Amino acid sequence: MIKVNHLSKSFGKQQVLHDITTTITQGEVVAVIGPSGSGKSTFLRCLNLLESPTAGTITINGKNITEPKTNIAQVRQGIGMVFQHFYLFPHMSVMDNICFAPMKVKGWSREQARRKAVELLERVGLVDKAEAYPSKLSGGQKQRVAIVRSLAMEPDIMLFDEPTSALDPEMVKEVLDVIRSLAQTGMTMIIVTHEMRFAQEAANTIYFLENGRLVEKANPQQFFSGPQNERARRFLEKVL
Ligand SMILES: Nc1ncnc2c1ncn2[C@@H]1O[C@H](COP(=O)(O)OP(=O)(O)OP(=O)(O)O)[C@@H](O)[C@H]1O
Repeated sequence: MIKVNHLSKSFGKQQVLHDITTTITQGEVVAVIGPSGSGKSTFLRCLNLLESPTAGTITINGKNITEPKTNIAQVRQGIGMVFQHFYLFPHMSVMDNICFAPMKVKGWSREQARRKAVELLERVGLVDKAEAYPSKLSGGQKQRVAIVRSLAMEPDIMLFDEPTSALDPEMVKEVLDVIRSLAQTGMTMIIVTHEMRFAQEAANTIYFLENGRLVEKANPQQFFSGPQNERARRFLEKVL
């Protein structure tokens, strides 16, 4: 469970997140949507301390990760993150990309890491690409490898920051299908996305951010059939 309590974040004089309080339960899938610059990525990045909150607390499974003495590396081990740009290591094969962190951080043997990698690559339909280098993969394939690389660390929580925004349209579906199937495994996931149909289908909860405020939180059915918030209503009129 993730408890966010009065979270605020400023960059210099610009306050980007304002007093966000919410709880995300185990297995919940949250889609974070809202206009450009509303603070969606910053909110996500605070959850694994890629950005440090200016005020407020974040508690994950009972542990306050915003305390000064927090071991940030340890916190991040339990939280996978997938970015818009895949950030695969270009000089390593798909297999080595996936095995690198489990071997280095978790101390797994090469054999153990490879077994896990093969199992995950099978899940995303890419086992035949295990020895390929990233430059030989399509954008959709790279993103699926990036997802597998995160999953190989066996995280409790997965964060996705616009995972399909850099993809050609025909590759969006293959990546969303992987995320959708992951949602069905009971993984806790927070996804910043511009894919409204996906948010509607895959999420349990929609968060709508406006100017750094969490102005609406609703289940997808309620939200997409008529948001309470006026700004959310106008936003949906434009994007749907
Ligand atoms: N590292 C940073 N330093 C300074 N300002 C930042 C930084 N990161 C984000 N911002 C600013 O914070 C605001 C919110 O940015 P953020 O990327 O969180 O919004 P977003 O809702 O994810 O936007 P988009 O949908 O366009 O990706 C923006 O005004 C942005 O310029």
